[in-house]
Amino acid sequence: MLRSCAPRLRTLGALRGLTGGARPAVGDAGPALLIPQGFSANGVTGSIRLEIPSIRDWTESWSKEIRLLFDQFMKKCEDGSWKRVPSYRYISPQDSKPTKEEGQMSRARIFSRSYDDGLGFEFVMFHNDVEKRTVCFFQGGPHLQGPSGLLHGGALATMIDVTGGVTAVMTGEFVMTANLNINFKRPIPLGSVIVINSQIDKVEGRKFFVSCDVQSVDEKTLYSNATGLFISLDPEKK
Ligand SMILES: CCCCCCCCCCCC(=O)SCCNC(=O)CCNC(=O)[C@H](O)C(C)(C)COP(=O)(O)OP(=O)(O)OC[C@H]1O[C@@H](n2cnc3c(N)ncnc32)[C@H](O)[C@@H]1OP(=O)(O)O
Repeated sequence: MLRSCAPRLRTLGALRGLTGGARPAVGDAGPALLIPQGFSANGVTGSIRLEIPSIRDWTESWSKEIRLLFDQFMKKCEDGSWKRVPSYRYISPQDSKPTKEEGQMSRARIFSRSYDDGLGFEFVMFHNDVEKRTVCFFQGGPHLQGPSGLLHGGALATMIDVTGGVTAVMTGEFVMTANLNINFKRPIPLGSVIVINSQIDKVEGRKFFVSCDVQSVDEKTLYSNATGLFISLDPEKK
């Protein structure tokens, strides 16, 4: 299915030097990086648009807590030890042949970036190359409710998947999630800010073994922990 994207998506490796640096000025939508070559997924050719973080992150929806964490880590980016991970928005089927499905597919959005500001997945990630780890600050909006007043487990699973996937992708390989195991230990209040720490424990060939923990900002509550297996696509398998 997605195998044909493997060699082309290796260009993701170029991302590793792209992030960090100062926050764009107010009103700056931020530059965007379109991975140059398209890829095929389910017969649709598209591209992933990666946006250098923009002022979007500073909408009213962000609590003081997540802004503070954002500022702290932007400071850490100044010496190059941490890099801010680019955002990514949507797959554009601009090269696809006209088909009945095209109309629907042209509306494709990356799931974790598909909600209006503040309603869904509000997050920012930073990556440390040396430590091979990623930290994600996540604030789940009101449309991610599960049990009343609490974050839906699937929403958390999405964020664990994305954070773990990014941790592997930042090594320069494009990966797919093969396995995720999550222990949900404590419920997460909807709208609260949580910290997802993800690291690569082991790499075996194309297999990236990643672990994650999900904590409150004060680190007093361990909400969840998880392990994941991410596999880079084999260019030999078409
Ligand atoms: C900057 C931001 C950018 C962007 C950041 C992007 C972040 C992405 C986050 C979201 C990611 C997703 O949602 S991904 C969508 C959900 N996932 C999927 O749809 C994946 C569906 N599955 C697949 O397409 C395939 O199974 C693959 C690609 C995962 C693997 O297929 P394959 O390439 O043919 O691999 P295969 O030869 O079978 O296996 C290779 C090795 O892995 C092992 N293996 C394979 N599957 C498993 C498994 N489930 N559990 C254990 N082990 C496994 C095999 O035993 C073998 O071990 P050995 O014999 O070598 O020892």
